[in-house]
Amino acid sequence: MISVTDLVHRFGDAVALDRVSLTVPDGEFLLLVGPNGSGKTTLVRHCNALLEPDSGTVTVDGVDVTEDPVAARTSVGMVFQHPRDQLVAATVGADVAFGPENLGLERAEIDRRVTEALAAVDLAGREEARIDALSGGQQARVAIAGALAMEPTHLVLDEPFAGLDLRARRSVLAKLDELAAEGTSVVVVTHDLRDLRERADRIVALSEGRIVADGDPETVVPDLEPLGVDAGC
Ligand SMILES: Nc1ncnc2c1ncn2[C@@H]1O[C@H](COP(=O)(O)OP(=O)(O)OP(=O)(O)O)[C@@H](O)[C@H]1O
Repeated sequence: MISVTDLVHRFGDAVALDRVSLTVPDGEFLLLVGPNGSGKTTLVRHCNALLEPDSGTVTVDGVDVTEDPVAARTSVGMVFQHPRDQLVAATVGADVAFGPENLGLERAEIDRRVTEALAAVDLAGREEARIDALSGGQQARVAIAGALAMEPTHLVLDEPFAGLDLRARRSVLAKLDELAAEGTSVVVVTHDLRDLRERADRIVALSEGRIVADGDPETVVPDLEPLGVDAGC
């Protein structure tokens, strides 16, 4: 479970998160929406202890992320908004293997994870491809595969579908469905609710650093349009 309690984050005088509280149970498929600058990225970065709260707490499976950031980064897989920044190796296979190698897993297990993760992003068999020779959308898929290969307990994806073609999008969505059904909590930050709202358990909307809507998609979708969120109706 990811638990955010009264989280405040300021950038200088600007309040990016204003006493946000949110609990994400295991196995929940949650969409985090809201206009540009509403605080979505700031909130999810706290789940990985990449930012320090001005006040409030974030715990993952009961552990305060600021006290044990390494544990937080192991149990919360993160796909960032600019996936190129997340890629570390020269080839696709080496990049996806990087995280599992750091977990100290055996080679056979690393290879299994790489194979499965690449299949999930529709890049099966592309281990030898050079990262630099990939398109932006393909690089985004490698970043998603890298997070999947960690087999984290929680998965947070910040705008993961930007630049993905329909086939890759469907493949990744199928994987996210499977993971949520198996008990992984899945948080997707998105501006595009198409084919997401029907599979989500819950939608949380932020505006100006505050949660302004929170509930099942049917209840929340009518509230989204006035916030400037395209609900894809
Ligand atoms: N490094 C930073 N320095 C100063 N201000 C920042 C920084 N990062 C974010 N902000 C500000 O914090 C607020 C929330 O930004 P955040 O990136 O969390 O929004 P968002 O909802 O993810 O937006 P988007 O939909 O555009 O990705 C914005 O007002 C933004 O300008």
